[in-house]
Amino acid sequence: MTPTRKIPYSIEVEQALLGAVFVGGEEAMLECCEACVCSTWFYNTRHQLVFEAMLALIGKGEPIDEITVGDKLKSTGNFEAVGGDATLLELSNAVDTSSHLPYYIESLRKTWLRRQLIEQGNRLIESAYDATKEPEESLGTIQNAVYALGESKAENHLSDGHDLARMAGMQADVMLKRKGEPMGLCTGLDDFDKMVGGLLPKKTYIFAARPGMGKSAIGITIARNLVVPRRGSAIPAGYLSLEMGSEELSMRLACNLSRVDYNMLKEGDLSPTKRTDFNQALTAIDRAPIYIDDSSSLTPLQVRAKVRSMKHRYGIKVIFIDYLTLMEPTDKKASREQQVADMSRQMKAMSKELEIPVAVMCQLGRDAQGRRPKQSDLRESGSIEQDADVIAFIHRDEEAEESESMRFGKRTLIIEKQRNGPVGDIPLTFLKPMSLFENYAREDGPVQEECAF
Ligand SMILES: Nc1ncnc2c1ncn2[C@@H]1O[C@H](COP(=O)(O)OP(=O)(O)OP(=O)(O)O)[C@@H](O)[C@H]1O
Repeated sequence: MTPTRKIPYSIEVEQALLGAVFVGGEEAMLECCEACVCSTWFYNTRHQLVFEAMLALIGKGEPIDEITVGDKLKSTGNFEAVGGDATLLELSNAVDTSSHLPYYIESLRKTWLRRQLIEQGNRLIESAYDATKEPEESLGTIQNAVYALGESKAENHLSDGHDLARMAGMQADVMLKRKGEPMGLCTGLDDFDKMVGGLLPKKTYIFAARPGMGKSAIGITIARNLVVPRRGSAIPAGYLSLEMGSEELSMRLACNLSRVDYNMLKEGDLSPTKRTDFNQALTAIDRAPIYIDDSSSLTPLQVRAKVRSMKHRYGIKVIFIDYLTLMEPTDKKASREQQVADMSRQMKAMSKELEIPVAVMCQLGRDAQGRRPKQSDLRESGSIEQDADVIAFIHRDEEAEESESMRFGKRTLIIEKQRNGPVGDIPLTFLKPMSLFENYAREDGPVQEECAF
């Protein structure tokens, strides 16, 4: 028989912490705030109420002592519930000094964390038994909850002048050493890398376009440039393709890398040189650190769980999501705007959590047709505009539309938003049957025919 186990908590530590705040007053309470102590960390409900009263007082800059805390509890109708003056007296006499407060805080956090782990463990067991739930959904939810628990230890985010000077100095050293080379991962699209500085960790990049403008192609091109670079070492990349299956994607990748026209391949009309190029591309892809997941219906939480696992298993340094609104909404009853806002927020949170750049493809509605797109075209949710660090529209202007051929088109990458740099237009060449974007040949010269190696 399993022995009955005691829920982890310590009334003595809770009393000592509250007692230390009574002794140390505002200063001690500020120390609690800095360590992100919340009332839910307390097991005892009375202690929760007392701590909430203390929080309310410090929030208004008012002093903290037995009288003020008692008055606050009376004003919220909780004075009797905590046990009145007797409890406040007991708490204020619990310790003589506030000097051990950091110890009480850490001890309180640990017992709270144990209770949370037990709760999440129980939830996991419950949802594993629940046949109405997809096990992946339960796993994603629990993974995120457990990750959030890991974040509960307050980190020091405060920097003084000394820290700031050191940080700016270090960044300047790196920039000077790079001699104008982008700080982030090079996409291979030179003007984009110059304007945006490549893809940086913890940043979200939106590539948005109307249907058929080349969203997937730009994702494939950048991913390919990273995993099979022209120079330097390969950068492991993840690709979540909610739209296209991995078979189609593998062919696009091979055509992109070998510069083989897919239509010629389909017609069985490939020169021996091109056949060799294609085979070489297959060899390069075979060794490339690219990880594609083509699950088609994932919620934002499941996306995060998958990408987290890609990072842990394969060490990916960047993730591509093709495309945002194909995700399954977490809350099916919420408005579309709220659903998309949740997707966008989760992608931003993921870039911060995993410390990698997140490149998100985004579909624009038909009403953006026939004109230059603008930020408000990301209308399904204003939060995409807000959350993204860089927003780039893939646009085909009127002139380009007229000169477009079956194989070849000109596109403008409109950098519409950049938090830390200029905005502007970047011309690109789109080689359609190769799913390939490249730097625009300004001289209108012939399309380069050689492959990437
Ligand atoms: N084999 C091919 N030959 C010629 N053009 C092609 C070929 N394959 C794709 N295209 C063109 O490339 C464009 C599609 O590229 P891509 O799939 O990258 O765009 P997208 O914006 O992701 O499209 P979607 O709306 O399907 O998400 C379309 O204009 C399509 O006509």
